[in-house]
Amino acid sequence: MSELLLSCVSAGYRARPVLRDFTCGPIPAGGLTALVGPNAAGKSTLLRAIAGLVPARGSIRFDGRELIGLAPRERTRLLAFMPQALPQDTGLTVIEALLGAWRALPDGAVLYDEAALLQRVGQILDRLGLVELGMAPLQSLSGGQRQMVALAQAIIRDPPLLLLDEPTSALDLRRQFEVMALLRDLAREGRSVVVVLHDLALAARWADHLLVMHQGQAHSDGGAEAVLTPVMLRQVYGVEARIEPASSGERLLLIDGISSSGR
Ligand SMILES: Nc1ncnc2c1ncn2[C@@H]1O[C@H](COP(=O)(O)OP(=O)(O)OP(=O)(O)O)[C@@H](O)[C@H]1O
Repeated sequence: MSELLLSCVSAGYRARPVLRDFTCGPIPAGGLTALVGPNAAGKSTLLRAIAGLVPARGSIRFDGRELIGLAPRERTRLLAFMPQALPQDTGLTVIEALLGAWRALPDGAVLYDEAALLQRVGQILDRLGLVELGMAPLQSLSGGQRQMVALAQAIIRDPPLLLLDEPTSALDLRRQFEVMALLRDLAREGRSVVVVLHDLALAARWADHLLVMHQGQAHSDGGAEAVLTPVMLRQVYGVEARIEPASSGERLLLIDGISSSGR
């Protein structure tokens, strides 16, 4: 198992640098890390930089390998990225979309024969509670169902590093719980799972580690207790907030108002 190490990472888009010398503490292996922060903080850009989808400089190391400049074929073996955008209306069924995601692996076709591949698709549909939707065309699915298919596409190849951009944003409460439990299980099994979340209560409940981004930089990182503080919420989110213990032992985030300072 290997940590994800980010050091002096600069990345962005043509005329818009977003990350400038971004450095943070090690992102633990075998753990669920929540990447949080306000809109436009650079969370998606950071995930895309790790996934090799935007040009980056600096150092991004995982599993003893430098990811910047790594051949796409090698990178595809190490990681999967689930974007915010949901699968398009391509006319494919759910099963076909999963087979397509598998075949995106450079040598996907030779790693499994067709029967083994269909078995793997069946396992994933089962694990995500999607079996009944296997033959459904993507365009007939609800937003939440399509988000589950996007998650299935990301995990079908089972790489050691999973990068998931807001995987629960379209899900109902039960599905959110199920997906976060699944992601934590995947992490417990040894994978490194990095998830962009806006819901700080969800992050506090499930993540082993939080990384707070603000204006293209790492603001703080660590366990929920250390990171989710009124000071951070004021500085980063611009709100006055309290964190109260709930009877279950979890933390409740209570927003009192907009801060006159910070952000
Ligand atoms: N394709 C793009 N081209 C140019 N600028 C972009 C592009 N995508 C994002 N940006 C800009 O990069 C900055 C960071 O965006 P990013 O999507 O990484 O933030 P985020 O923290 O994921 O935000 P959100 O929580 O709103 O999804 C923003 O100012 C955004 O306008």
